Amino acid sequence: MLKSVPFNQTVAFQHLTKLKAEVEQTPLKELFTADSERFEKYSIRFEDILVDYSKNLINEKTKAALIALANECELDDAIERMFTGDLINKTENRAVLHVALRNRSNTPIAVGGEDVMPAVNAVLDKMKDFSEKVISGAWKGYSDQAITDVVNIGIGGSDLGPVMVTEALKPYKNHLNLHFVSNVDGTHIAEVLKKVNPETTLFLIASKTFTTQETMANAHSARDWFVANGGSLEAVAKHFVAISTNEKEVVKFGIDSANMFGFWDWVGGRYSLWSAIGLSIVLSIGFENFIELLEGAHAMDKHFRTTDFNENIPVILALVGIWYNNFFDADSHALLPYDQYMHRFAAYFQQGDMESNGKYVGRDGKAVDYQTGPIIWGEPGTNGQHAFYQLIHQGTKLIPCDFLAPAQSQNVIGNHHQLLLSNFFAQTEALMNGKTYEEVVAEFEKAGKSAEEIAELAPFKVFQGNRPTNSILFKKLTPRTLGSLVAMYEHKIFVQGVIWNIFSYDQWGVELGKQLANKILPELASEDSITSHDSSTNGLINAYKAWR
Ligand SMILES: O=P(O)(O)OC[C@H]1O[C@@](O)(CO)[C@@H](O)[C@@H]1O
Repeated sequence: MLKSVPFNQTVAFQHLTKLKAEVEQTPLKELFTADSERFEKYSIRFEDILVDYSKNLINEKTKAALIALANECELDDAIERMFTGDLINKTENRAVLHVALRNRSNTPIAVGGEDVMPAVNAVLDKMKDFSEKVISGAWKGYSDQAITDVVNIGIGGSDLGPVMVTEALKPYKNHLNLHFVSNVDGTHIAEVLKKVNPETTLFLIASKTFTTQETMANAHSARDWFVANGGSLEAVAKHFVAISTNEKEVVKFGIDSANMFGFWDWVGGRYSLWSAIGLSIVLSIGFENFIELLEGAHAMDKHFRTTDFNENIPVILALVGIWYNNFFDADSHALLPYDQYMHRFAAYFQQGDMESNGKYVGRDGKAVDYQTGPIIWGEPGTNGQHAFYQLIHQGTKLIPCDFLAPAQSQNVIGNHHQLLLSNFFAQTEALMNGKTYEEVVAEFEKAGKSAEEIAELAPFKVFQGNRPTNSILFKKLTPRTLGSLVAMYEHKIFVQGVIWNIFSYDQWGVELGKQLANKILPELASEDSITSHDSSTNGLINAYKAWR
């Protein structure tokens, strides 16, 4: 286990605790009136991305103390250990090298003394060759027709990344129809199979382990459907490819290893969209655009690895997040993209963040006595405004929010984009400034309300304000920009895990449910009344049996 001082026993932590009182005495809007340069001082430009963190409850002293916390937690050393292939995923004895998948500089990165880049590039070449055949129509199905539909069967990191990226980059897609099946609920695959023709459909079985219950159930059902509807086991080779680290299980399923796109155990599932798991992305937007996605991530990797923490975007976002999570008792963090194409962005980082930092045991093997990973949630703007912004503005909970938006729309219709962005700008301003009682009264008086009405209604219309946000404005949602944004959040998650002194790259927490489901499954197959569990679980299972 790594040596380190527990997070909340660092000198910086004690200092920050003292600074909090000072920050609480100064309303956010006063920080702006006191310093006309605040926006310039608390924003960072990276290529075509502007990260404005000025609407946060921080000043120069708190920012310096947060950076001191990062230094006291030996963040610089941790960053280098990741980038150089150290086995930082200690509980699985693995490196964490999703950065190698997009290492467009092609500098050697060794795992176990062997440079991984030749293998990474070989898989990229195979993805390029295969995708060009499918997209061009050269790849034929069993009835000698070109592929029209691609069905990605995977779950978690083998689904969420491809879905998020193909949705976000829809303006770049080609003629192929992409479908995603993840849930083991038969509805998911049934609804997709209604839409596709076995003669012209390509199935991608995406699974790092190739043992995940949901994915294997869906893969077998897809193959059964294929054979029962005009295909054949011989024709599987033309209509099924596998994306996995587990060649043995791929071949056992009946997919030729020549139709397998491999990746490695040092790629975490939730960090795998840059790997062969991204094959559906390549088929959707083409190889060149996929490379642009990798280039954008690589550019952010270089920024993260080489930039002083004062101007380091992932480090700043991580530290500001820790400020609210650990000093202001904020339990969640909202990702609010003002771009409909990014409608799965928050969902993607629910796995990315919560499966990484949703941990209560520290690297020393002992339960921590402080908060770790936040609850990640969010919906696109402006829809969220009509759903949960009431709580964000006037609730009793502090909800730190990231607002993201493109300056350029990819669908210019009327003044829609200006309407969208006017809300994007207004929401963070409103959350910061609020509305005082005096302002409410003045509005009521202007509207001719009586003193009684004002006394009765005014309290409900006061906004406390002082609610922190980050604004991330980018020129256009291009593959490169999306790659940078995703890598930015990946590294934010890494930084927070280092400071909380937890292992961010395993996911033991997903195992118990699976184990118990495997125990219950045979009980559902029988007609017997079940008594092997607690009365609730027994009662539920037996009620199901009575109704099915
Ligand atoms: O890619 P696979 O091996 O099928 O795993 C799918 C998902 O299942 C997990 O919950 C791990 O069991 C996620 O970490 C992972 O992305």
